[in-house]
Amino acid sequence: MVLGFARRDWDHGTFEQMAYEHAKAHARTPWREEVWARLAGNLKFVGGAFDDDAAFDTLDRTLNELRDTHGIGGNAAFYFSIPPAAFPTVLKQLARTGMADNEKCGGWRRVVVEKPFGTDLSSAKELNDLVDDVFTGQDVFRIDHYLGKETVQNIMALRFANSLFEPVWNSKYVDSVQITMAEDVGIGTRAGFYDATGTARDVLQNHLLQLLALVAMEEPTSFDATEIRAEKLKVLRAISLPRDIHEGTVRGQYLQGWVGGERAKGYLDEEGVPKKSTTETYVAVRLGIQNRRWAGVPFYIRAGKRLPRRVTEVAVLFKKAPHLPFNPTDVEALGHNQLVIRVQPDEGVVLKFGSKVPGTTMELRDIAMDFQYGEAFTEQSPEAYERLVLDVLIGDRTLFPDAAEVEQSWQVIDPLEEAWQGHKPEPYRSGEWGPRAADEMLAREGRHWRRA
Ligand SMILES: NC(=O)C1=CN([C@@H]2O[C@H](COP(=O)(O)OP(=O)(O)OC[C@H]3O[C@@H](n4cnc5c(N)ncnc54)[C@H](OP(=O)(O)O)[C@@H]3O)[C@@H](O)[C@H]2O)C=CC1
Ligand SMILES: O=C1O[C@H](COP(=O)(O)O)[C@@H](O)[C@H](O)[C@H]1O
Repeated sequence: MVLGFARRDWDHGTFEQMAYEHAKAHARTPWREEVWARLAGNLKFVGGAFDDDAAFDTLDRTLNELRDTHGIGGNAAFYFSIPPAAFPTVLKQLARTGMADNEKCGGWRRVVVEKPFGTDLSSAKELNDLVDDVFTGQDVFRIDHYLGKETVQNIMALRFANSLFEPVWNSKYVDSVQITMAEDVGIGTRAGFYDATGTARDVLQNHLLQLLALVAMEEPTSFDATEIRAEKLKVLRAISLPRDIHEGTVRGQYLQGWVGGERAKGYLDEEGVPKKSTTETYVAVRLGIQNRRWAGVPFYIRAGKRLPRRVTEVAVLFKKAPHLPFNPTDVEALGHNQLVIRVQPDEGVVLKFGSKVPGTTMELRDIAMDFQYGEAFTEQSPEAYERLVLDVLIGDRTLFPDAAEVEQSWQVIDPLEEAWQGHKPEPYRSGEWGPRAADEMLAREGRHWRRA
């Protein structure tokens, strides 16, 4: 059963029709009406605002009726796909009506909270306290849809199921790590949310620090939620910020330009964005990890909107060979060996290394060994949300960050936000790879961003 709640003027039929059309449009296997028919009639909608007690009483009543008439038991998961500012109000409503009470409802009651979880450390703590007052810890699922992506889960498989990578996965062999999340889209219709949030809070605090944690963590003792969360937390705790935040970070904001052959307006011209907004739509940071494995290895992370194309990847760049017994002119085209985990699109893993160019001379050039999901597997990857919603229903918390991880991630972001206060972001043209200052940041350390 799916029960929707929002202010719009919908009845059960409208909700069901909308669900039908979307399900059909996104079906990845041939559509079967007989399968849909099993769900039809089980989609209900209750209209109302979050501060409307009567509407929540109706929601409670409807849920109880469904439980009693459909024999579905008392189990229900509340999915907060709602503006983050509304979380406290809705939690209070669930507590007031008793809808969050497992015992009273005769089954489990779980809550799924969308990111961003808070806007800084203190609001995240407040929200964690509030959620804990209403739900028990094991019933809280903080969703970060990046963890539901097949390629992100594969980071753990790649590292811990093979003997090939782990021996070189440390500061002795790794020169640096680059994590890129580039989007070609702008902020769409989310000006209200985005302008109050910015790139660092929107994706660095969650998706990108989670990626970093998976790349840098130690092997968990088992594949159990508690063990994995504990290892990720250790990494998040070990993160160090640049000594001078202005030297080691770059914030940008897109100007008008061209992306994918189409004209794109500048951020300040987007509907709903204040004309003098200083919110960033691009961020690049240089982080360190203070432990034996990663001492001295920079983790460069960048994310931005209106970049040339959509790509998310993690690139581990290895140190160059200490000695090359070749003629220097023959090895000019050699870069760092690289292991690139392509999160999306073209999901897969690429290993780049030098090879002899066929011919009579010992000329060397970088080549790529390319594993692509589409070619290697006939099985289809579930959509990230598909996987995560299923995990909520079966009660598996492995792919959900816990309260401590969320709070620790804010401890990384808060000092950055504080240092950025009153500073304008650097402009970059839509369709470019961010501000020039981001290139200069790496150039100062003798490096450059990978062409993602
Ligand atoms: N969009 C994205 O790319 C991503 C979003 N998220 C997170 O997912 C969540 C949802 O995002 P998004 O869909 O963009 O959010 P929206 O702001 O569009 O809100 C989602 C829903 O909440 C309802 N709603 C809003 N205010 C009220 C109210 N006062 N009373 C009752 N219903 C209300 C709206 O319906 P109605 O107007 O009919 O009431 C709407 O259906 C957020 O927490 C966001 O941070 C996470 C990852 C990516
Ligand atoms: O969480 C968010 O993610 C989307 C990008 O998600 P993806 O799965 O397409 O990579 C981003 O556009 C949005 O701003 C952010 O809130």
